Amino acid sequence: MLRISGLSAGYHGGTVLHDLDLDVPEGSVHAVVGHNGAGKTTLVHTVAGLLRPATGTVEVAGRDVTGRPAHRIARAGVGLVPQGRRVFARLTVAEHIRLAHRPPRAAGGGRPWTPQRVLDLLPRLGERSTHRGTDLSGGEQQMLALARALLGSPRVLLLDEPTEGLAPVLVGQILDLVGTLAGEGLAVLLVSPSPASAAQCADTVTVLTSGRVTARLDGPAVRKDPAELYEAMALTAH
Ligand SMILES: Nc1ncnc2c1ncn2[C@@H]1O[C@H](COP(=O)(O)OP(=O)(O)OP(=O)(O)O)[C@@H](O)[C@H]1O
Repeated sequence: MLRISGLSAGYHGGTVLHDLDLDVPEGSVHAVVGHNGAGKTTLVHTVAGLLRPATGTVEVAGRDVTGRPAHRIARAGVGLVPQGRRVFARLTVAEHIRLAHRPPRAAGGGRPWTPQRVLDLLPRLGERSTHRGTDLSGGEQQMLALARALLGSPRVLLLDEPTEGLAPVLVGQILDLVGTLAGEGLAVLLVSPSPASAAQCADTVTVLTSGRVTARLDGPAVRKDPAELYEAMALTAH
């Protein structure tokens, strides 16, 4: 569903991502783990069209979207949950949901995400519908950011450090949700500095080091024995 080939990208003529290949099939979670500054957000922003790649291609459902502006890539079926959630401080939960809801594309993409379907998945948001962004807990803000992305009925979901700063119990809930969404057919690309988070929900785990892929591991094998992943990350620690 998402295919990234030979992708290089950076800032001001410098290169951060080097020749990266990565696939995310429909109904699966691909986690990219790496230390701070490894290039995880750069990867997510390049896929989402917020940054133009220097080389390589990004395909969504077989369609080449390389270098397209962010709104076109969103329309092609890519939803972004940005690092730090970025919910609006003064808008209520209900207002966020109303603004984010977009009619689904005519063809493909499965059952559309209506506000009701999102609230069925995230009932906490229904209980908080009159609360403003600033009055939500970190976990609730993360759920709202997720809801906002889902309301565009994406086929590919990009999650930038979705468990950052959350209590362990909430981390588990968010990662369970990620698994549920993959079960609904979404292709999920999750980036995180946490090997534990990656191991919990990923079908495939890629280790990114200074913008290069340095290991690729099978998620279920990592869940059984995370030693190889920890070793891959420790070996590449800088
Ligand atoms: N807007 C920018 N302009 C210039 N350099 C940038 C910009 N954004 C990121 N960088 C640089 O690109 C490199 C990768 O940053 P990026 O944010 O992609 O890493 P990351 O893996 O997401 O890190 P973190 O886990 O800290 O969020 C870093 O060296 C960073 O300083």
